[in-house]
Amino acid sequence: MLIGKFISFEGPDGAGKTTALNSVVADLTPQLKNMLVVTREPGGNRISEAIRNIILDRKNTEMDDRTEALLYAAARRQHIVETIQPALNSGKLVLCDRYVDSSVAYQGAGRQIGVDEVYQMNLFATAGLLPDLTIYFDIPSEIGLQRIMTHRTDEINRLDVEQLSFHKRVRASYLKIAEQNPQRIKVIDATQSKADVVSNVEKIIYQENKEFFK
Ligand SMILES: Nc1ncnc2c1ncn2[C@@H]1O[C@H](COP(=O)(O)OP(=O)(O)O)[C@@H](O)[C@H]1O
Ligand SMILES: Cc1cn([C@H]2C[C@H](O)[C@@H](COP(=O)(O)OP(=O)(O)O)O2)c(=O)[nH]c1=O
Repeated sequence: MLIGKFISFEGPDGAGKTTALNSVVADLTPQLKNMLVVTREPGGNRISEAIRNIILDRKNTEMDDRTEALLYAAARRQHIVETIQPALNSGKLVLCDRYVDSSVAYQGAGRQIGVDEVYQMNLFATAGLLPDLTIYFDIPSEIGLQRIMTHRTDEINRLDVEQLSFHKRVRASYLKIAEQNPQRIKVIDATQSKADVVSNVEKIIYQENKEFFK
């Protein structure tokens, strides 16, 4: 039985998810201690990290779009089995940087495979496990890409170098998913200052998970 809570962080590249997640974790850890589990996709375990390296390697230019979608889903399956499900089974609060909505937005809409097909394929991979809460960081594509290009020190990956039109499709798809799932998905204006974004995220997490903050 799943007794923990599962929260995913979603958004286009450069929205500031990872930056905010790090601050939120630093703020919540003193209170939640080992009740908090923080993880990311694609990755989180040996097999999924190996798949991540294949997907994001800029040398893999010949990768077919459906291959890419299947690899993300395969990495997700292993991540659920090794990390997410055990944590939920032991009552933890799981914060996950990206999940199924990323595949629907990036592969379904960005790569134009089709959002329904990618969602259905992910239902198979996840056996229907969806987050209890999703925090979506919304940002215009131009601003997100500008942040990546000007600030980022790590190597720019295969998806970051996609064209602006790709990133616009990704954002439009996220907005549609959010509109269709208002109960699960809370939208944050990611153009705000880092401090305001973090405070918004913490407010939502607190409001929706009061049982962890008694
Ligand atoms: N609210 C913000 N305002 C301005 N710059 C930001 C903000 N949040 C993050 N950044 C910067 O934007 C870049 C991308 O942030 P990152 O957290 O890696 O985004 P993501 O994980 O969503 O792709 C980083 O250089 C980061 O310092
Ligand atoms: C999980 C997932 C990620 N992605 C993409 C989004 C990112 O461009 C990339 C992950 O790279 P990463 O460096 O983790 O980016 P970010 O910090 O923005 O999360 O993989 C997909 O296309 N589909 C997916 O299902």
